Amino acid sequence: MDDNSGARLEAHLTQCRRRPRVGHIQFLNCLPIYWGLVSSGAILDMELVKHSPDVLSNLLVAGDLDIGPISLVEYLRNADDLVVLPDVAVGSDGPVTSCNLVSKVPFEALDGARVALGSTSRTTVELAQLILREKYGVRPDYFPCAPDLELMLREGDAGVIIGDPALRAWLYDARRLDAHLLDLGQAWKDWTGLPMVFAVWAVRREYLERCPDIVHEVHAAFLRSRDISLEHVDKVARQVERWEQFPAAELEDYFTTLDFSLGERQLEGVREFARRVGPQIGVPEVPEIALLGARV
Ligand SMILES: C=C(O[C@@H]1C=C(C(=O)O)C=C[C@H]1O)C(=O)O
Repeated sequence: MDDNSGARLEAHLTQCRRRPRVGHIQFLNCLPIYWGLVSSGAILDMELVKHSPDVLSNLLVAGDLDIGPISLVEYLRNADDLVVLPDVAVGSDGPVTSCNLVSKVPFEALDGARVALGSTSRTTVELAQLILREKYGVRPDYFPCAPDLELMLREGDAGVIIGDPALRAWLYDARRLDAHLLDLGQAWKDWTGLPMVFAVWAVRREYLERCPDIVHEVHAAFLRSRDISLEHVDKVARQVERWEQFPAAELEDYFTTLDFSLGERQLEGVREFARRVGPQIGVPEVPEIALLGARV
């Protein structure tokens, strides 16, 4: 025992006695990462804060959450203060179905047109601007907007929308409104050949230093939960169908289309996105991605 170990133990007992404050995105896309927390009991060891991804990103950056999902663009802007939990993310390796550009006119015709940027997104809105500029050669006039497709298309010619309303647009609304739809996960894959990561799970560096055991416990609980949910994805879809506006078959497709992993290929996608989007988001250098190490 060195001189400080007593003080360290004391600090651990006082500072790590409260449950970690953990974010939970209020979209169906995250359900498979959280559903299994109930059956494993891990849910009782967290103080879950449910909100839209823009709000959760701000809370984590401000230190009002300890661990949680953060929109990739906000992670890139704040990488110095955060450590990423490996092998868990919300992304896609091809279509994502719930990160969409929906337009009344062909995408090539959007030069100078008004395009709404949904307020809940920090990453998809940047990806859409990148793709419209670099792939379609157009520079629209962008404006912020509530994430409501009908409002977006009333106030503008197109809109960028994520989460449940975007899934609804992909399944029903775009066809009903006779609109063009660009799946931005697929567009990224076509352009770069890489998976797209929309949000990562991260811990504040200072919290990790204070309470490393809790961080590893939460990380393991997420991985276990995600695996349990995907193993029982038909059951998850049927349970969700009771409360949501989507049929179980569509939900099952959605949950198995999303890519919840964060391995080497996904990290390559993250770095490529950072390289291409960096100048646009005020991050000129690709930041070093600190990953939570394995327990030894
Ligand atoms: C797949 C999705 O990924 C998301 C997209 C985000 C963004 O664009 O900032 C943030 C979190 C995720 O919810 C989705 O919203 O459906």
